[in-house]
Amino acid sequence: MAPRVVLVGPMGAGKTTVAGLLGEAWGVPVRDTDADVQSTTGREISDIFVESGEDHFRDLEAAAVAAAIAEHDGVLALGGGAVLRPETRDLLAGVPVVFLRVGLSDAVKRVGLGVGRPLLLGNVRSRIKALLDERTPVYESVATHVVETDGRTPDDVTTEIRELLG
Ligand SMILES: Nc1ncnc2c1ncn2[C@@H]1O[C@H](COP(=O)(O)OP(=O)(O)OP(=O)(O)O)[C@@H](O)[C@H]1O
Ligand SMILES: O=C(O)C1=C[C@@H](O)[C@@H](O)[C@H](O)C1
Ligand SMILES: [Mg+2]
Repeated sequence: MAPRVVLVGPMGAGKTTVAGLLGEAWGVPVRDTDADVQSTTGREISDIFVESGEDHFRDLEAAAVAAAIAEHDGVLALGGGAVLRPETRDLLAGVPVVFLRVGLSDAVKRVGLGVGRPLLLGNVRSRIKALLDERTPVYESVATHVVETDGRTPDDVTTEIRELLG
C-alpha cells in the first residue's frame, strides 16, 4: 500500500488545507503526520518542542511518516520539516510527491503570528526566510511535481494537482 500522493513544503504552503480538498475531490482518506504525532502522544507539537526538544519531535515524526507510508493509500500531508530526515526521503522514493512551493511574502501572510508553530518563535519573517533558503533544495530533491501556490487559492492548487495526477 502507498499513498496516492504525498504533499511536502514549508509552513504555510497549504499542505493540510490542500490535502483535505484533494481527499474530498478523490473520495479518499486524508492523513497528516502533524495530527498523527499529536494523537499518538496526546501532546501539542509546540509542547513537544519545548519540553522534549526538536530531535525528539523529529524521531516521532519519522515514525509517523513511516507508519503512514506503509498503511495509508489516500492523501498524505507531511509536517514541514519531515523531509529533513534521510530515512524519510528514502521512503518517499517511488511515491508521487508534490512540493507546494510558497514564497516568503505569501508564507508570512498565511502563518500570521506563527502561533502553534514553534520554529517561528521570534521574528516570523526572518525565521521563514531561513527555513525556505535551507529547505527548498530538499523539497525539490524529493518532489516528482512542483506546484506554485503564491497568489492562488487552495482550490486552484487542488485543481492543478488533479490535472497532474488524475
Ligand atoms: N493557496 C492558499 N492561498 C491562501 N491561503 C492559503 C492557501 N493555502 C493555505 N492557506 C491558508 O494558510 C494557512 C496555512 O495553511 P496550512 O495549515 O494548510 O499549511 P501547512 O502547509 O499545512 O503548514 P504546516 O507545515 O505548519 O502544517 C491556513 O490558514 C490556510 O487557510
Ligand atoms: O517546518 C517545520 O519544521 C514544522 C512544520 C510543522 O508542520 C510542524 O511539523 C512543526 O511545527 C515543525
Ligand atoms: Mg499542516
